[in-house]
Parts: sequence; C-alpha cells; structure tokens
Amino acid sequence: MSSELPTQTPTSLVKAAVLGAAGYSGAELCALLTRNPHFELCFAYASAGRKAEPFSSLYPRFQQQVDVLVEPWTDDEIARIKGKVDVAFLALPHEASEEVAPKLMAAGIVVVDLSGAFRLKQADLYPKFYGYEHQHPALLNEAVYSLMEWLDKPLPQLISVPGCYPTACTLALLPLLKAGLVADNCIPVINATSGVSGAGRKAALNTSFCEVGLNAYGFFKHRHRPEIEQNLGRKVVFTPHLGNFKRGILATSVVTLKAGVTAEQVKAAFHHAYANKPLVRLTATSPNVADVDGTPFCDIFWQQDGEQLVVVSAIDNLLKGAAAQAMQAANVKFGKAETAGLFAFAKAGVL
Ligand SMILES: NC(=O)C1=CN([C@@H]2O[C@H](COP(=O)(O)OP(=O)(O)OC[C@H]3O[C@@H](n4cnc5c(N)ncnc54)[C@H](OP(=O)(O)O)[C@@H]3O)[C@@H](O)[C@H]2O)C=CC1
Ligand SMILES: CC(=O)N[C@@H](CCC(=O)OP(=O)(O)O)C(=O)O
Repeated sequence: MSSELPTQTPTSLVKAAVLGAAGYSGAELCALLTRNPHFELCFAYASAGRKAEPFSSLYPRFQQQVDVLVEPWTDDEIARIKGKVDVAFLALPHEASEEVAPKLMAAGIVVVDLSGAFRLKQADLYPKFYGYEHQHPALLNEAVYSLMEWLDKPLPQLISVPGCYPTACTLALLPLLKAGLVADNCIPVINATSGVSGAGRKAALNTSFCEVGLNAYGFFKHRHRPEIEQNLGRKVVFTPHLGNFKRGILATSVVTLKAGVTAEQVKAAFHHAYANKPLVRLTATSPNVADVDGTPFCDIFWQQDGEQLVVVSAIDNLLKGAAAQAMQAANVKFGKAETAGLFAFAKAGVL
C-alpha cells in the first residue's frame, strides 16, 4: 500500500444520550443510533428506580449489536453528560419530558423530544387533552414540530417529534389540503388502528395478550386530535383503534373533494408533495402494516369516487411514528443525510 494515500480527516461523531432507553421507542432509538455512522450513543437511561443493566439484557435480540449500559436517570446526570453529548433524545412520558427538556437545554444540549410535551402550540389545550397544566408554555413557541416532509424552517435546540397517529394521517391528507382540493366544509374522518406497542412497554390490563382484540377508543378526546387539527388547519373526527398486532398503524382518512376535482389533480398533489421525499412511498395497492414493519417509511394509497376520496396510510409506529422520525430530524439538525442510518432495517427477511 502506498504511504502517499491521503489520510481521511475523521469527521467528528454527534454524541447522543437516550432517556427512556428501556421503553419501546427509546430502545428503537438506541438501535438506530448504533447503526448510524454519524452518531455515537454515549449514554442510555431508564427511570430512577432501576438498577444499571446492559441494553441487551433488556432486549436480548440486540446482544452483540447494541452495547450500551442503561442507567437510572436522575437530574444529577445532567452535570455528568454536559459537554459530553450534543443531543439528548427524550422517549419519556409527556410530563417527564416537559420537566427535563429545559434543564438539558440550559446545559447546551439539543433536545429531540418524542413525547407530546411540546407538540401543541396552544398551552390551554394541555389540561383538556393531556390532563395537566403546561409548566413551560414559552417553550411551545420555541419548539419546532419535526414532520420532516413538511418542515419549512430550521430546526432549533428543541425539536418536537410528531405523534404516531398524527404522522400517518397528516402525511396522508396534507398534500390534498395544500393543493386546495378538499371541500371547504369537509371535516376529514380518520379511523386508525395501532399495534399494541403504541401503548409502551409497561404492563397494563387492556394491553395484555388475552385482552387485546380490536376496539375503538378515545372518541373525540384523544390527545392526537388537536395535534392533527393543528397540522391540517381544520377540525377532524379522529377515532383510534387498538389491534392485536405488535407494531404498525393503518390510518384510513376520508375527505370530500371540491366539486370537479379530477383524478389527475389528486395524483399530481401527492406526487408533487412527495417526489423528493425518500421516506414516503406512494403505493399501487392498499398498504399493509406488515410491509412497513421494521421500516422508516410511510406508505400512502388513495381511491377516488367522484367527490369522495379515501386515503390509506401505513407506518411503523415505533419507527416513522417515533424513533426513525426522531433520527431523521437529528440527521438534518446536525447536517447529515436525512436518511442516514435508517435503511439498515432490523428485519432483513421477506417475512
Ligand atoms: N410507543 C409508540 O408507538 C410511540 C411513543 N411515543 C412517545 O414516546 C414516549 C415513550 O413512549 P414508549 O417508548 O411507548 O414508552 P415506554 O413506556 O415503553 O417507555 C418509557 C420509558 O421512559 C422511562 N421513564 C418513565 N418515567 C421516567 C422519568 N420520570 N424519568 C426518566 N425515565 C422515565 C421508562 O423507564 P422504566 O423502563 O425504568 O420505567 C421507560 O424507559 C412517550 O411520550 C410516547 O407518547 C411517540 C410515538 C409513538
Ligand atoms: C395503542 C396506543 O395506546 N397508542 C397510544 C398512542 C401512541 C403514543 O405513544 O402516542 P404519541 O405518538 O403521542 O407519543 C395512545 O393512544 O395513547
């Protein structure tokens, strides 16, 4: 080998911490960060009550793949990680995120929050839809909502990752609304079914194996309703459902189009919106959650009958609905390719 070969200047890795690493979306993030060549997973945390243990003892599938110690989180850790990490991903309950985010920001750390703590712009919606008063309403204006396919501003120090159901149905409906194709008086009707991992890893009776069949819940008052309405700029009827599969969301959204809207106009709206968006796939057949399981994609399909339009979208709730979307935002925030680390799927086989 020639000693004349230019030496590569190593680009510095973005150093990351994950809070909530023992939970489903935090664990997915640990896996994505480990596979991302631009990031280094330096610290991982669970709640204060736990003992420290290797990630692979919590998720044995990742033995010899994700090699990080999951430690108990207390605010004392902020002094320990200050100056050692560039970004902290919060995969925590909403109120825990709301409390810790400003402290991490004060330590100069970029915060990518997967919870709903900073998604809504109107603080007065939190008591009604989240059941608590927001303690840091000023941060609601500072945070940028990172639905990356529709991002129209730079990402600041506080990044609020969209909710899982809102990701699926906003990506489905926004192209039509932006193109002015939806009837002015139309209230979109959205029915969406989530796999059980949407409820997190903690045990609960309604998500235990023998209890889960297929049921609707959260009529009119689910916290994702105001988030979807904020995204779409109009009222919606949103009804979530729980299905007996592990992961994935299938959303079926129904709208009335303006009189005379053609199939070509609808097609153009979707193609224009997603032509250069690598994580949205416009599909030729109605999507199946099994086809997005373990992937960072949102698959979208539509059928029109005169003024009625049905749009079906499918995502993996833990990936495009949570961890992959957070990774996508962090990639952009730190100047990396938007999809870095996202195509090394956990599932490589055809089934
Ligand atoms: N599951 C999903 O499909 C999606 C989830 N989200 C959001 O991501 C966040 C995490 O969800 P999910 O992964 O499902 O939740 P899980 O219940 O699976 O995990 C939550 C994690 O947070 C930790 N934790 C809880 N309270 C605290 C606290 N006060 N301080 C530090 N750590 C704490 C838990 O620790 P321990 O294990 O020790 O209890 C656990 O590691 C939520 O805000 C959720 O709304 C967003 C999109 C989709
Ligand atoms: C099946 C299930 O219970 N799903 C959760 C939503 C998933 C989630 O964690 O919500 P975010 O996207 O807002 O974080 C629910 O309905 O509350």
